Amino acid sequence: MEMSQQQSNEEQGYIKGEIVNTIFNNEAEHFSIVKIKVQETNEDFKEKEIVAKGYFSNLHEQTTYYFYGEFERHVRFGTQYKVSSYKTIIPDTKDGLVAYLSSDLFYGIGEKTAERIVGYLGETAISKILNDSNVLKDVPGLKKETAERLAASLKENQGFEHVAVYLSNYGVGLKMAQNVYQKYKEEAIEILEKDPYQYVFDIEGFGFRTADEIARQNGLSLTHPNRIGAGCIYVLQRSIQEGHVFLPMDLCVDQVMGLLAVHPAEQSIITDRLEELNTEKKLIIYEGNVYLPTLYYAEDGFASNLKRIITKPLEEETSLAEMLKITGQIEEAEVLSYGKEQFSAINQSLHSKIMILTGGPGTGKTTVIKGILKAYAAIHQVSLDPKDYESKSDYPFILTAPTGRAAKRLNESTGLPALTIHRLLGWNGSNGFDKDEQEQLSGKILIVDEFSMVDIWLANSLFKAIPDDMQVLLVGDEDQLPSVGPGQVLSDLLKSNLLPLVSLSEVYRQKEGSKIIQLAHEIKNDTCSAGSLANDKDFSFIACFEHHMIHVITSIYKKALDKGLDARDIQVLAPMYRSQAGITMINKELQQLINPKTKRRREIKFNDVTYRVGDKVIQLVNQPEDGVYNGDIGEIAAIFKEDENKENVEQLVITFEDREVVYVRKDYVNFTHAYCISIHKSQGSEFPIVILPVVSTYNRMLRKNLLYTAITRSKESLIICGEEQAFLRGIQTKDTNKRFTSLKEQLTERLQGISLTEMKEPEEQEISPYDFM
Ligand SMILES: Nc1ncnc2c1ncn2[C@@H]1O[C@H](COP(=O)(O)OP(=O)(O)OP(=O)(O)O)[C@@H](O)[C@H]1O
Repeated sequence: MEMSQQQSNEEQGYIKGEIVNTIFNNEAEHFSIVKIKVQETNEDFKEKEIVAKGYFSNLHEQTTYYFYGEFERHVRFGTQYKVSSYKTIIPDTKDGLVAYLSSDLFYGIGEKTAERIVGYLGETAISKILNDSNVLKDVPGLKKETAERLAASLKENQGFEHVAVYLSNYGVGLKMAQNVYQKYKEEAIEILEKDPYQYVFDIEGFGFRTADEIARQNGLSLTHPNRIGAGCIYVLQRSIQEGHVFLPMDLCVDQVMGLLAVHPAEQSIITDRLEELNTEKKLIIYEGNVYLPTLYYAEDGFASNLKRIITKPLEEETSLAEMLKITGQIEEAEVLSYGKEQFSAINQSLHSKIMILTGGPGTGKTTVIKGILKAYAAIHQVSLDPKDYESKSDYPFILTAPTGRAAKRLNESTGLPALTIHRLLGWNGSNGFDKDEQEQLSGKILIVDEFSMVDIWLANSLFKAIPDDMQVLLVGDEDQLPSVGPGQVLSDLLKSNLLPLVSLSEVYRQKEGSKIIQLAHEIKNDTCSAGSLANDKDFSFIACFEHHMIHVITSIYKKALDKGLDARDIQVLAPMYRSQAGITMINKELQQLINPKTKRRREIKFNDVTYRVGDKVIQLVNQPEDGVYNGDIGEIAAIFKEDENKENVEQLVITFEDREVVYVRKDYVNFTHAYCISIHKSQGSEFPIVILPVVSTYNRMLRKNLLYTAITRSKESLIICGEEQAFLRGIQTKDTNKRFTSLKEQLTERLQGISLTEMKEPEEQEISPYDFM
């Protein structure tokens, strides 16, 4: 497999040549474009010079390389050589070697030192040093540090090229080779030959099929334990994307058999290997279900922390009479009268260690949260104003939500500080959270909004950090989409029927004449029909087919802008990226309408998408070090060219609500256009005006909880455009994608016999708050 120094790879096309100069270099991505003086080639190419481009590490001018690759015709730049791997040619003459060692590849070595090294070690100096760097010790007058640095740089340069050439034989490109080399350094090839599957788990984006192909070529048998083991783990990892916490044994075995094309007669190879992996603690088999350890322990940890908190009783109880008096005073101050469910929610949450509050839009969840906070403050005679506390840790109220926008909304509606869960727990990247079982949160009452979006990992991290004596209120809408990450924590808690629960069903906002809320509740209660789609003050349905969708959406936008509405208040939500009426297409057209190309506005191209200053964009991943989170929406504020900043790299600046974040090219994948965003990404956010395209080509995406989530994002106005039948079919289609989770069972097992749902409610309605006023 391995190729000797200076030998070209016969099957691959190559150009041997010296680098004349560098035309372009992006350091962050290790991407360069260079001009080469051709010395030799097996390609059909007669010119003396060629421009080559590729992902290089440490390429140097005046150095000769073998470049392996293929020609590419560029409309503007003509013929270029697209390099897929390369290696330095180490000179084999004394003069050549001296020039090579004294080049700027090796820091601190001048011509004189190079001459001494070559004089002492001869023409094979490089391979001698690579073999054993101790040979440098005897070179007269060579400082120890210089010798060490030389050996290390040689190893690094040679090492990377070696790995790149090796991987290119399997069609793995230079960019991936960089990732591999960064992770394993000189051990890369050894690991690959021993167990290529390790790459799949350690290196993001390294495909299972590629590893399998390498294994095959290295002679690993189809039933090799590494292959079967990797197949098992890979299948479990893949299942996380569908939200599963485990896979039932049979299904897991079936999927591994499918992936590895193992004959059903040999099924026992898989079941045996699963048992072994269980013994090695690489996965966990519990009651016939197969888990990745992180997920098993997340469920286990969440359940045991929940038990720990809920079984520690409240220090003092407030009498019903006292509660009625206090809520009566709040009602008077707020000029409203709590409904029966609302009063029950306030009363019960203040009498429970952990309680769940659910309800659709406009049922008064926020009103109740405010009531709880005020009632708590009145009962305990504490201030709600953070300024009245000497230190942050004395403040008794913690308000949090899984996304930045949801936290901001909670802050705006209550007037109190609210943080994302990540920020509350002090996310510090790969090391996890600052707050945990050792250093818990300080406060008396914790309110978590939008709890349906919290996955089992985050729920576990949050509950670890909750001290025994804290009261917890989990607020959510169970009809919305489940969390993007694994698990369905809210729905499992509700199914377990173990925790005190108040469901708000009476709609208050509808009384103010909102068709949006009415529609949401009709969908929730399965009573929505064609008649429900009649136009109203805040709602319209525009019938159109897929091929007219773009035109319809842009017309709505134009009209809105003509009326003087702010484009930022309008949000298009769609279920999928592809299709004529998909997110990608809608974004492209809306960008052209709202933020068109002009001479003065800078733009760059990335993966075939043009980003322009002024574009509306959405963050796709959590980037806690910069304070931006998945789902945050911002605007491109500036684009800087390489020579315009001291880092010498292209930079793109996005302004989010309260901060500016600088991105370099390798991070551009972390955002995308946001004129239209996916319904999944819109969870936890609200927008004044929502445009919702619904066509039958969205097909299997059209589900009740998806459409319900989309509709409930709109605050003032909702415009659905598309096919009525597709919409009506969608809201009748329940999500049948069952998530495999075992939280309900874990909780039942732990909390059996402990009475937690006991209600302390007024005995019917004979007494009312007014009786106490
Ligand atoms: N008991 C009540 N009497 C009168 N108005 C009420 C009552 N409860 C809630 N409202 C009003 O109904 C509207 C919706 O209430 P609120 O915002 O608390 O609901 P929500 O469930 O948080 O809604 P969403 O999830 O849509 O934000 C508000 O304008 C609120 O003032």
